[in-house]
Amino acid sequence: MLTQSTFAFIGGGNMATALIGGLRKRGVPASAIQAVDPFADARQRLSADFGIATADAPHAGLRAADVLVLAVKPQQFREACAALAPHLGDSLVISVAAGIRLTDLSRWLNGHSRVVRAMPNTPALAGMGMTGLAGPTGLPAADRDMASAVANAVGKSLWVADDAQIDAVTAISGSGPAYVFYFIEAMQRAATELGLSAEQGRALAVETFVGAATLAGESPEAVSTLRERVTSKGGTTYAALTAMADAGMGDAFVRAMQAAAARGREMGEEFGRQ
Ligand SMILES: NC(=O)C1=CN([C@@H]2O[C@H](COP(=O)(O)OP(=O)(O)OC[C@H]3O[C@@H](n4cnc5c(N)ncnc54)[C@H](OP(=O)(O)O)[C@@H]3O)[C@@H](O)[C@H]2O)C=CC1
Ligand SMILES: O=C(O)[C@@H]1CCC=N1
Repeated sequence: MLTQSTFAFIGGGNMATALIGGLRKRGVPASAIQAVDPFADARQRLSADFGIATADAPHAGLRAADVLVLAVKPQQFREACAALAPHLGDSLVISVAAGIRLTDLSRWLNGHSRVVRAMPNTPALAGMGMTGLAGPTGLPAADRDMASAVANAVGKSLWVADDAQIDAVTAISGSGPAYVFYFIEAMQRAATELGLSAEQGRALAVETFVGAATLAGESPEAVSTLRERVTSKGGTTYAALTAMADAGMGDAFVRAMQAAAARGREMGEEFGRQ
C-alpha cells in the first residue's frame, strides 16, 4: 500500500522527519515524497537526509499527493491550511498537530472530508512510536488503512472513537516520552548522589525502562502484579514506593496528565476560534 503511493509533508521538522524516515525504511522511494517548509535549513536537511524534493511554499504539484501530512505547530496551523487550500486535490490529509480539532481542519480546508487526526510521539524517530488516530464518521476504510500504514511505518498505532479522545492520547503517549525522560533524569541524579557516575546512572535507568516496558508489553498479567513481584516484604522497593506514596507522586502524576489533556482542549478552543 505505502510503496504504491505518493506523500507530501507540510512542515519539515521533528515529526515530519520521523515519518519520512519511516516511509523510506518501508521502501517508499524518495521520488514519491515531497515536503514544504519555509525554513531553508529544514529543507536542506530533508534533501540531504532523504533525497526528497522540497519547496518553500505550497504549489500545484501537491495535488498529485495521495497523502498529505500536516506537521506544523498548532500556532502555525491555520495559516498553513490557508496556503495549502488552493493547491489541495483529493488527497487524504493527516494532521499530527496537538489540539487542532478535525472539524477545524476540515473547515480550514474548505470542507475537505478525507481527514485524519493523528498523535504520534518522538520515539517514532527510533521506529518505536505510538500513534493515536481518529477520523470523521464515514471515513472510507481505505483511508483508515492508509493512515494506519503511515503511523505503523514508525511504530504502532491505535484508533480512538472520536476526535476529542485525541487530547487524552496526547496527554498519555504524545507528551509521554517527556515524562519518561523526566524520570530517567531523576534516576540519573539519584545515581550520582549515591556514588555512581552519570553514565552509569543513565545506562542503569534507560535499561530499566526498556526492560520493564518490554516485560509489561509481553506479560498478560496486570501491571500492579508485576510491580508487586518486585516489591519484597520489608525490602528496598517497599521503602522507595512508600516514599513515593508519602510524597503523593501517583496522584500528582495523574493530575499532570489531566493538565496536559486540558491544555490540548484549550489549544483546540484557542486556535480553532480563528
Ligand atoms: N514534538 C513532539 O513530541 C510531537 C509533536 N506533535 C505535533 O507535531 C507538529 C510538528 O511538531 P514538530 O515537528 O515537533 O515541530 P517543528 O517545529 O520541529 O516543525 C515544524 C516545521 O514547520 C515549519 N513551518 C512553519 N510554518 C509553516 C508553513 N506555513 N508551512 C510549512 N511549514 C511550516 C517550521 O518552520 P519554522 O521553524 O521556520 O517555523 C518547522 O520547520 C506540532 O503541531 C506538534 O503539536 C505531535 C506529536 C508529538
Ligand atoms: O508538547 C506538545 O504540545 C506536543 C504534543 C505532544 C508532544 N509535544
